[in-house]
Amino acid sequence: MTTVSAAEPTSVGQSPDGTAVWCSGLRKRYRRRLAVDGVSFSVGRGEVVGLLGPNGAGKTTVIKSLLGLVRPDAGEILLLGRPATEPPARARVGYLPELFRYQPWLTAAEVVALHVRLAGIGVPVAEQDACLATVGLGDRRQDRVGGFSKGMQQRLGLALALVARPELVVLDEPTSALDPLGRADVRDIVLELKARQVAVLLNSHLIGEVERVCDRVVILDHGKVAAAGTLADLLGQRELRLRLTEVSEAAYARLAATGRVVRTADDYALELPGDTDVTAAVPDLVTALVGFGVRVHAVDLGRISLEQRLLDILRTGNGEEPR
Ligand SMILES: Nc1ncnc2c1ncn2[C@@H]1O[C@H](COP(=O)(O)OP(=O)(O)OP(=O)(O)O)[C@@H](O)[C@H]1O
Repeated sequence: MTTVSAAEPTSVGQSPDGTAVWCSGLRKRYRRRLAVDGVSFSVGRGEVVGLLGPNGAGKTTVIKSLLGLVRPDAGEILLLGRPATEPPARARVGYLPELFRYQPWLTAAEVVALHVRLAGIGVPVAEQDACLATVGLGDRRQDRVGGFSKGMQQRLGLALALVARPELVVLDEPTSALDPLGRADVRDIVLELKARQVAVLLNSHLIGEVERVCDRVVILDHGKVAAAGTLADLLGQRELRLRLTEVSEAAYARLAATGRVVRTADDYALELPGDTDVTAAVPDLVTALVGFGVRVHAVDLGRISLEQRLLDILRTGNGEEPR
């Protein structure tokens, strides 16, 4: 398994104060199927953590266990520093479920007001309206939910997750029904939550979305944590992509001395070792190549994508070393 950050739990005794989510040894069996098998991870205050994994990996079961919607067979959970079973801990958690449906006979504003009342927290109507505006439903607040599209209902669900001033927001596939603009809105909302030190646990199949907003990811596979860490941990290896012509044998040897070379016609992808000082290595390499008479058409320094890394982990079970 990939190195897990120091904040990862091994026992309740190590729970850092004020961690938004802390769980250890979560296990859940549905009849003969072990859906979650010893999952431990944490989400710090103000941290955005992505939960990734293939269909059936156990992501929703983990989320529901955290929120008390599924009773785990084993494991310990703290939400905002308190046992998850205590109502005050859950009152500060906003949740957008994967499958959402709201009272079709109520208006959006009435659904929000009802939610606020049930949460037992006083949120002024102006703040409730501002929340509907944040999710793009400002001008639909007096419309009945029964006439809402699926994406509009998901936006309403997001408003409900945000309105009761949560300290932790759990979003299960928050953009599954949203158009590209809606997805961008959710990204902005998540970043805004992070700026306000609100912790976010995000379950999404949209890897680009996770890559853009998450500080850390936890990858589940067959109910276990297959890898976890910061994006830098998981994607640490740099890749240098070059388009070159007139590459002599000596020039090729210079490339190979810098990193493992994968060549496709005139495109050369160089996997740079983790300790490479790229600020020196890249210009040095280009100067050397030009010295060998190589024509350099393009140079692009990037990281292996999270998508590629996720596929590597899931296909090979290799969480140890980035590709
Ligand atoms: N209520 C249930 N009864 C029986 N089995 C269940 C139940 N809920 C989930 N499972 C099983 O538990 C496993 C994990 O399901 P879960 O929904 O947690 O996965 P997931 O990672 O969220 O998947 P997806 O990405 O498809 O939403 C699956 O094998 C699923 O069939």
